[in-house]
Amino acid sequence: MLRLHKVNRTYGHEQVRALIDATLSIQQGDLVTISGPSGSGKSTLLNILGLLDRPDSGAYEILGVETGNLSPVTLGDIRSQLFGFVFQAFHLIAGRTALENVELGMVYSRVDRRRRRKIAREVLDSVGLGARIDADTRTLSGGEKQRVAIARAIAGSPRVLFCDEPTGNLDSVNTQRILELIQDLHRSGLTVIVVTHDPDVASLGSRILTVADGVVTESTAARPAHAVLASGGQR
Ligand SMILES: Nc1ncnc2c1ncn2[C@@H]1O[C@H](COP(=O)(O)OP(=O)(O)OP(=O)(O)O)[C@@H](O)[C@H]1O
Repeated sequence: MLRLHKVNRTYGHEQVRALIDATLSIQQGDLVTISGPSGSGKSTLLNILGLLDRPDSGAYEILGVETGNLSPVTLGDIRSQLFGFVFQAFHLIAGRTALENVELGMVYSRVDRRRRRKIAREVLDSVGLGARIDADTRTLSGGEKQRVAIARAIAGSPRVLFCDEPTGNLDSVNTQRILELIQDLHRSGLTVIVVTHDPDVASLGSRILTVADGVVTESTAARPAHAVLASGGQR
């Protein structure tokens, strides 16, 4: 579904080689975790895979289409139609309700206003926030805020959900709940890519990638039994 071939990304006049010859393929239905030390290149890899950034060299194919020569407008269309994003800092609009935040995430889709509202209600319900849809997001807990962010990310029915440190601002109880939600989405067929510095989160991947000094490697280590069970026994 997503294929990188010898992708490089360097920042600031060759000073920092954030990604070096990254080559990997991600299949539909994978739950990929990307971990590694701070500054190793995890977010750079996620940003390139999510079309938020472009490589300096190398090839990136999405569903068999090479993206290197596509215009920014086309890349934006692909990103909004195929991808959803969740970030550590939630990035919700303060002073707006949970429902409005999810609806606003669909404003650039071709869905009309009434249907946007219906979908927003449904996805908020599906992440367990049905009773809080009219709450100002400033009044929500960290875990609830991240649920709104996940609802917003899945409202457009993406094929791939990208999560950059989705539990980085959460306590252990909320971390567990958000991880269960992400695993549920994966079980329902969504391809999920999670950047994390947390080894427990990394171990949940059906594919476990590690980045060190810009070099991406895949671990073949078997997942612990509890992680396999938690994800419904999928490999
Ligand atoms: N816009 C930028 N300009 C210059 N250097 C950058 C830029 N973005 C990232 N870098 C550098 O590229 C390297 C990889 O950064 P990246 O954010 O991908 O790492 P990371 O593994 O996600 O780190 P962290 O876990 O701390 O978020 C780091 O050395 C970082 O300082």
